[in-house]
Amino acid sequence: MNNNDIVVDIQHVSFSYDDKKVLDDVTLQIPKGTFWGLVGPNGSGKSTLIKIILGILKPDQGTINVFGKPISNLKNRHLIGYVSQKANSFNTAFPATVLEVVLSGLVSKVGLLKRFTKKEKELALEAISAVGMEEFVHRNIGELSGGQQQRVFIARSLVSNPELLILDEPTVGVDLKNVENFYDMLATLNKEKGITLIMVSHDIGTMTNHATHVACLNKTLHFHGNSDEFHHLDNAKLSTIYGHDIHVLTHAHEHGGSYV
Ligand SMILES: Nc1ncnc2c1ncn2[C@@H]1O[C@H](COP(=O)(O)OP(=O)(O)OP(=O)(O)O)[C@@H](O)[C@H]1O
Repeated sequence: MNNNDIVVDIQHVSFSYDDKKVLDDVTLQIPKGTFWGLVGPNGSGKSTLIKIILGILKPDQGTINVFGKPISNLKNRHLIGYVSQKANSFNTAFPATVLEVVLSGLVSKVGLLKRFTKKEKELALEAISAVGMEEFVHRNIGELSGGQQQRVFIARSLVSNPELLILDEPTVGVDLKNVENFYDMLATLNKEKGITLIMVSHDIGTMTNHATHVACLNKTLHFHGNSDEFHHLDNAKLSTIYGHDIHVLTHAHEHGGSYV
């Protein structure tokens, strides 16, 4: 594979908080246009790895390149969109409309004091429509459900045209019946806009039915590969990774599996 096709290149990364090692020799390459589900039990280092990719934390050992460069040297930060799990814990009285929240994603590009142009408003409306929230453009963000708010935050990160979108547990607070729609929307962004996606999730079953690839972390990387390979892992291997029994629930989906 050509090096230009690798969006995130993680090589032998280790990281400790004080003397507690939480990532040990993690090596993973994320090719352009793939949708990765990053799964693993509580406390397995998923969020820490995301923070390292984003440059919020520095690895003790190893290297990370994003778009071919160490993140500290990456000038085009707007190529990376990030939506954290806390994005949906919104105060219901927050006085901003969906359009205003999405436009605020352009602030780092246009500056706080500049007024938004017609073109920028068009970009915001396009991002809002990409996440299926057209009918809520002028609604107050605080009046929306958790899942709808997450869509708005994704639109906010899409407005600067990222090529890599990183989502940390975005379905927390999204009701079950909307989770499938939410994943479908992400899969469409991945396929139609070619955005490379990395998504942390606890929900292995739904995640691995929609992502193209899966990375299974528990301090070390226990598995990485495409979703079909993941579905062929046996329960014993998954239970070793998770440290407890993982049961496969039958599920009406083509891959037929949900894990709890
Ligand atoms: N700032 C911190 N200081 C010290 N220890 C931390 C800090 N942040 C996380 N940890 C510890 O590092 C380990 C990995 O945490 P991390 O948040 O990366 O895991 P995670 O897989 O994202 O967990 P979860 O699925 O529960 O969100 C955990 O044991 C956690 O308690």
